[in-house]
Amino acid sequence: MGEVVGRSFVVWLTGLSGAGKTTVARGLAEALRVRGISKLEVLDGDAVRENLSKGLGFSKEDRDTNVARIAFVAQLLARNDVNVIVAAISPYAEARAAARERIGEGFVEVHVDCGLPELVRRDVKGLYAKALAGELAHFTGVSDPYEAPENPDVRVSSEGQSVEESVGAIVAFLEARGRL
Ligand SMILES: Nc1ncnc2c1ncn2[C@@H]1O[C@H](COP(=O)(O)OS(=O)(=O)O)[C@@H](OP(=O)(O)O)[C@H]1O
Ligand SMILES: Nc1ncnc2c1ncn2[C@@H]1O[C@H](COP(=O)(O)OP(=O)(O)O)[C@@H](O)[C@H]1O
Repeated sequence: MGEVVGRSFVVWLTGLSGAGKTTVARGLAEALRVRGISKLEVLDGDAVRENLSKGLGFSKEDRDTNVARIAFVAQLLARNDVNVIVAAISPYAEARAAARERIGEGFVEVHVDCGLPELVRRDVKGLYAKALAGELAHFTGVSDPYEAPENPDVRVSSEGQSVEESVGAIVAFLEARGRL
């Protein structure tokens, strides 16, 4: 499959809906641009599903297909020295492990953590209320599984940390790995 050989990285944000993946992705992109990283793409779940994965649903098979497509594109970009930030629920550990295998050393798994009570309180898109009322089948964390990473490269929490602190932790990891 051909791993990425250069110094580029793929920061892969995984976590429940509303946990803060998009918010942290944007903050991280901004922080990296300030540091002079201009070759950078963000692959966000919502945009991917409108384009690359249009028509896919939320069965395990469709989610795995979605995650595999994102990993494929991330690898294409990274091997051309474009750094990538992925923000997708990516609930299944096996699919994330396959992404890591495809991308190689530059893959950085970040768990964006947040407890269910806080997610229900935020309910940014109103989906938790629907899922809890039994009106939304296969909703991650309520009526569908989320396999939290046991050993992520970085774990951040949108309950215990500010966006800036989460971004700082990811930047520090990239520095320690010699990617920045
Ligand atoms: N059933 C169900 N389960 C989870 N999420 C749902 C569902 N239906 C719609 N949505 C919306 O889709 C967004 C998640 O898409 P992803 O591509 O990141 O999911 S996955 O990685 O393929 O599992 C997710 O966006 P985020 O809130 O940004 O995570 C939701 O807004
Ligand atoms: N420390 C934090 N980190 C990230 N998001 C936070 C934090 N504190 C509050 N939030 C809020 O939580 C929500 C997360 O939404 P979003 O980034 O779209 O999540 P996701 O992409 O995981 O669905 C936003 O409204 C954001 O402002």
